[in-house]
Amino acid sequence: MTMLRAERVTLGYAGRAVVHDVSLDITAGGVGLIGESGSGKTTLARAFLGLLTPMAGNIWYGDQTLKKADMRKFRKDVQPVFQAEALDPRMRIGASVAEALPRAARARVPELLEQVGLDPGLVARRPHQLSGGQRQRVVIARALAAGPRLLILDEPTSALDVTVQARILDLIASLDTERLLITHNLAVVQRLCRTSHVLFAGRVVESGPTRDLLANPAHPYTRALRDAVPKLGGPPSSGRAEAGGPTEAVPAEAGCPFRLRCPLAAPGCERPPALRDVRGRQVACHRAEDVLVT
Ligand SMILES: Nc1ncnc2c1ncn2[C@@H]1O[C@H](COP(=O)(O)OP(=O)(O)OP(=O)(O)O)[C@@H](O)[C@H]1O
Repeated sequence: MTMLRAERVTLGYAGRAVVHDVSLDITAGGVGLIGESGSGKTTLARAFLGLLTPMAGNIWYGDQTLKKADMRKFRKDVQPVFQAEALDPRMRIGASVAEALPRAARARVPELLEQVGLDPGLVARRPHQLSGGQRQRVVIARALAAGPRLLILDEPTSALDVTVQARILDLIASLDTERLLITHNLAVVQRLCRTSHVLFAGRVVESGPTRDLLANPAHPYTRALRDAVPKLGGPPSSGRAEAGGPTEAVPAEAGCPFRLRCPLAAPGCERPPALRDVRGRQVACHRAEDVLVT
């Protein structure tokens, strides 16, 4: 059974929706949420963590909605891994990890530090006395303290340099927990997520096996994201959508939210596209078949 599921969820702040009618399951093998800044990834993650109540729709935790669930059990099962900057700068590492453990289990601090590849001798240090990679390991150790079944990781490596990033990704891959991973970095989802969902302007525009999405995108926006990854010595992409630019929330009745940036936009794109099955994935694009062959 899927542990956590969003069912037709609309989310927003002060009555203004920024995520619209999103349904997705957190399935085994890692789930990636990809999209540019402002597309609604963190907002969706906050709803999955029970920190934001949906304006419409439900988050299901097993067979109960989060509104009705046993939140003590939920908080143990589902843990966030945010960026290392969130660590309290005044707290020693040992205390910081101990705080996340039940009182009776505080002797487990060295074991948790070892599990994330840190020398237990670092307990007396404060965050500024560690490297960025070490700090991120502390954040992961804190998240693991409760013995979670699912980690929700929001850009866990974006502040780190590439070699340190790779080692943190190895660590995350080695953990025996399910994961929802939020990133704009396609190499990261490729490594850690069997399934991915691409968000644009608060809507899912493509969902499916990560490998298929990246090898052969069916939405022009997924293709733009994929083509924006620099390839050393590769030819520049041309005649295709740019990955960057603003993603204002667009009302559904205004048609496809991507059409103003889409090189394949046609008169029919003024109709809002629904998600539909196209070759093993779900795509919200009237011209998905054309994207697949061009
Ligand atoms: N606390 C808030 N109050 C009001 N609006 C917010 C708040 N947090 C986010 N938003 C808005 O919601 C939209 C989605 O933001 P969100 O942080 O979910 O995007 P994101 O995809 O995670 O972006 P990034 O990659 O930059 O973190 C944006 O338009 C943002 O301005």
